[in-house]
Amino acid sequence: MNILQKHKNRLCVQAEAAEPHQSSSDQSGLIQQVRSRMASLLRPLRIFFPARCCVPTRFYSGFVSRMRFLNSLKECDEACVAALQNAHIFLFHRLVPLLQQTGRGNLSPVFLTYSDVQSVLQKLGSDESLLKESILVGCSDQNQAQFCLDVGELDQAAVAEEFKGCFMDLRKAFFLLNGSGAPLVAKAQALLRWHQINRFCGATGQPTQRNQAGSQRVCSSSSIIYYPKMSPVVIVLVSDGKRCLLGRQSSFPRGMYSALAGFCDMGETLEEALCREVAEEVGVELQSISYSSSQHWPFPHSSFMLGCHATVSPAHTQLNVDLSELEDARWFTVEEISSGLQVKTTPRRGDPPSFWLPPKHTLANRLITEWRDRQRNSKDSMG
Ligand SMILES: NC(=O)c1ccc[n+]([C@@H]2O[C@H](COP(=O)([O-])OP(=O)(O)OC[C@H]3O[C@@H](n4cnc5c(N)ncnc54)[C@H](O)[C@@H]3O)[C@@H](O)[C@H]2O)c1
Ligand SMILES: [Mg+2]
Repeated sequence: MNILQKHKNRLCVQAEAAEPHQSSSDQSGLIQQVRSRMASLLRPLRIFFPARCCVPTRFYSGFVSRMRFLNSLKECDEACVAALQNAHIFLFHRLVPLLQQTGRGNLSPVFLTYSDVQSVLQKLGSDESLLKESILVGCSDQNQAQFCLDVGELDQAAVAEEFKGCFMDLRKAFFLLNGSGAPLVAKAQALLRWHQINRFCGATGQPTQRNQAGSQRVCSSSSIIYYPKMSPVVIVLVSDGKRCLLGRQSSFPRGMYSALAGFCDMGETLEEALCREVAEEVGVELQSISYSSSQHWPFPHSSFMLGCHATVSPAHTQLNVDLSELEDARWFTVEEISSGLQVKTTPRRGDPPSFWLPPKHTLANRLITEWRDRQRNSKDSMG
């Protein structure tokens, strides 16, 4: 147990002891004491609680504390301004992220301090008030708030040079980003884009104002509060027990097949959307559905992908592909899938056409890998 944890635990016991038994004035005295002790303990961690904002008087696990901390920043502009001054900030230029190579050969965002960004803004002749445009994205495992900022008004090459990074289109960079970097950059880009296209109220045409965290925008004239939007998308790996069903759109890279996917219609359940999409695209009826997992997907914009496995009856596997949606759809054996999963790089122009699958980081890859593993396990258990 580290020193901070020990202090936290002691404060926790004090705060909890105060709650049920002491008079309210004793309690507020103790809470004040806890507040200032906590502030001094958290200062080295660069987490600040302004006096006006609510300070939690109980301590929880690291995860719970982080979630409550983030939530407090969304609710309190002052706390958010204070957190920004001690945060990790990563940059975009007109929605293109600033990235750098990591030791392991992949990419990560360039994390900067407030003063790093402040001094470069000054050097490049920009008003440092631009920093207030930063948007809260998350909190690291080390309790460091993470913000993103779009510096699209500055010279892109000059910013890249100052921070020894490179601005790279997210479509090209996404699969090269490290495991924690990919969802973080995707989320940041989605939030920045949402702010860019929601500057005006759809009802009144008046400008909307964001809160400091960037978790909402409000129209003061209509009082409508706008929250960042995602489009729900279903994705499904259909199996007939021995084979799985994959399709490809003409826009996919050559040779790549993926699980069937589609946007949900208004009012649909997850199950209804899955059954409709599969019926529309390949003309088969699903028998059973089981949920696997989900993913935020940045392309073309923000989608909330819900991934499922489904079965069809082996007697009803005849496909009737809607060629206006898909170029091809086929059943694949587990051996074909295993070899498709071995292909690690996108085939280059001129390479012979080969079958390959969406890379890791994609929910399609996760569903296909889960299916392959289950098929292998059931083969093994049957001897
Ligand atoms: N992460 C993954 O593993 C993975 C795998 C496959 C597909 N996807 C994503 O799933 C998404 C949906 O797949 P699809 O293209 O087969 O969908 P789809 O089959 O629903 O067809 C796309 C069409 O749906 C319509 N549409 C309805 N609502 C829409 C909305 N909110 N936004 C955009 N278009 C809408 C448009 O006409 C569009 O051309 C794509 O964005 C794709 O990038 C992700
Ligand atoms: Mg589709």
